[in-house]
Amino acid sequence: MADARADKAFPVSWDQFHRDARALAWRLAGEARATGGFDAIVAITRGGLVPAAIVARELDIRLIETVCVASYHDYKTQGGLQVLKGVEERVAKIRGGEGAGVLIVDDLVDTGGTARVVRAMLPKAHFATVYAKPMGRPLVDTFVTEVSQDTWIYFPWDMGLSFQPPIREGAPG
Ligand SMILES: O=P(O)(O)OC[C@H]1O[C@H](OP(=O)(O)OP(=O)(O)O)[C@H](O)[C@@H]1O
Ligand SMILES: Nc1nc2[nH]cnc2c(=O)[nH]1
Ligand SMILES: [Mg+2]
Repeated sequence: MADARADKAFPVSWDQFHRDARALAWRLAGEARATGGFDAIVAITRGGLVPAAIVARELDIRLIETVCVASYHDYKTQGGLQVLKGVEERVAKIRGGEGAGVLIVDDLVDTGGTARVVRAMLPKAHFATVYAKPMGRPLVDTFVTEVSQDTWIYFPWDMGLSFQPPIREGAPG
């Protein structure tokens, strides 16, 4: 759920994220073998920058571009979707255009709103995310882990270490 009703928590550590992004790269390596490889990655900022770096390293892709989209302006609250920067012309022209040979990477799909807008820019591109929720899943070609729609994913770059009170203090009765 893309709002405050997302009440289950799925916290992801750096280790876990690295493992999951590598698992995505393994799947994409298979896809690349079957379809002639990827000439470039388009990372959807900002969340897509982190998995894009890991996938680029694993698949040895050196041409990296961005599409800059903002939709969640406050924590758990989806505002109007803004495209701050579209696709660079050079990437849009690869293999005749429309995204052929291009890999789009984001950290997750939730409602699918962001994916829908970016897919429209590069309809022939391969769209990959690390995590997917059911509403957005049909828009993704390759992902690693599905979580329920009412789960909020907490990424390591949004979290810090903090003191946890002993379980007994918060336990009922
Ligand atoms: O499927 P949707 O409902 O569109 O949600 C998914 C998008 O939301 C988050 O980005 P956000 O807009 O929060 O910006 P950020 O990547 O800069 O954190 C996430 O990184 C995805 O890009
Ligand atoms: N961090 C984070 N950003 C999101 N944007 C849309 N859904 C989510 C989510 O579950 N976690
Ligand atoms: Mg994002």
